[in-house]
Amino acid sequence: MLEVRGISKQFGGLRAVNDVHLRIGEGEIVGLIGPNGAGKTTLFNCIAGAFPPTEGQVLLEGRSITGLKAHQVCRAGLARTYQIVKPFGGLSVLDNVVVGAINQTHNIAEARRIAEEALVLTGLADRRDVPAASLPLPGRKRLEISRALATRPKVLLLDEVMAGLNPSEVEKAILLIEAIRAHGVSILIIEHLMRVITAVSDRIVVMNHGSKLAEGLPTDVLNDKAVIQAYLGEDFGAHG
Ligand SMILES: Nc1ncnc2c1ncn2[C@@H]1O[C@H](COP(=O)(O)OP(=O)(O)OP(=O)(O)O)[C@@H](O)[C@H]1O
Repeated sequence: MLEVRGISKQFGGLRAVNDVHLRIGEGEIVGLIGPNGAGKTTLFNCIAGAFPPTEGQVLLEGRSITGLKAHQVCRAGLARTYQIVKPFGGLSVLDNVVVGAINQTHNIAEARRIAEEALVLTGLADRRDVPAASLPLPGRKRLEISRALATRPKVLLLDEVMAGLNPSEVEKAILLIEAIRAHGVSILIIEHLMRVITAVSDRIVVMNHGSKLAEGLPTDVLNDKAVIQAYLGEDFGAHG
């Protein structure tokens, strides 16, 4: 579904991402973890068209989307959320999501129907008429996911959608991610909460200093000595 081939990104003298390869199959959830500054968000930005990679290719369903602008990548079927959630505060929840749907259709009635469907999936349907600015943080995170879903993605990139949520909100967000996958969407998720990564991921990719440090099944990756040393810490096995 999504294939990243040898992506690198250079910022001046800093190689933020270095020759990363990864694949995500249909309906698969891949967790992307690593220390702060490892290059995870930069990799997302290269995939989603925020800026072009310095080297490498991104393929969506076998077609190159490398170097396309963000709205073109979105139209091709890849959507993302941002770490910092920025809804149009004055618009209603529904209208914020309609803005996402307009990327796929210029028929307003159709966009509204797609937006309403997304809000049902994310559990925000009963808040559709309130101003987006009035939503508390968990609601704003759901709104961000709704906007991405309204673009009808085949692949969804989630960037720390659980940050700032309390434990019961996190459990609900895990169920939401599973529900999105059940709709056939492939997901690449950056998340620091290991509870979340182990719950949702079919596979985990670990980045460190811009490069891929490890990849595999959650149980294998979380017991990998190099991963424990670089990211999880020696206490993880005992307490994680
Ligand atoms: N636009 C940019 N210009 C210059 N340097 C950048 C830019 N974006 C990121 N960097 C640098 O690239 C490196 C990787 O950053 P990145 O945000 O991708 O890491 P990350 O793994 O997502 O970290 P975190 O978990 O803290 O979000 C960092 O050293 C960062 O300072």
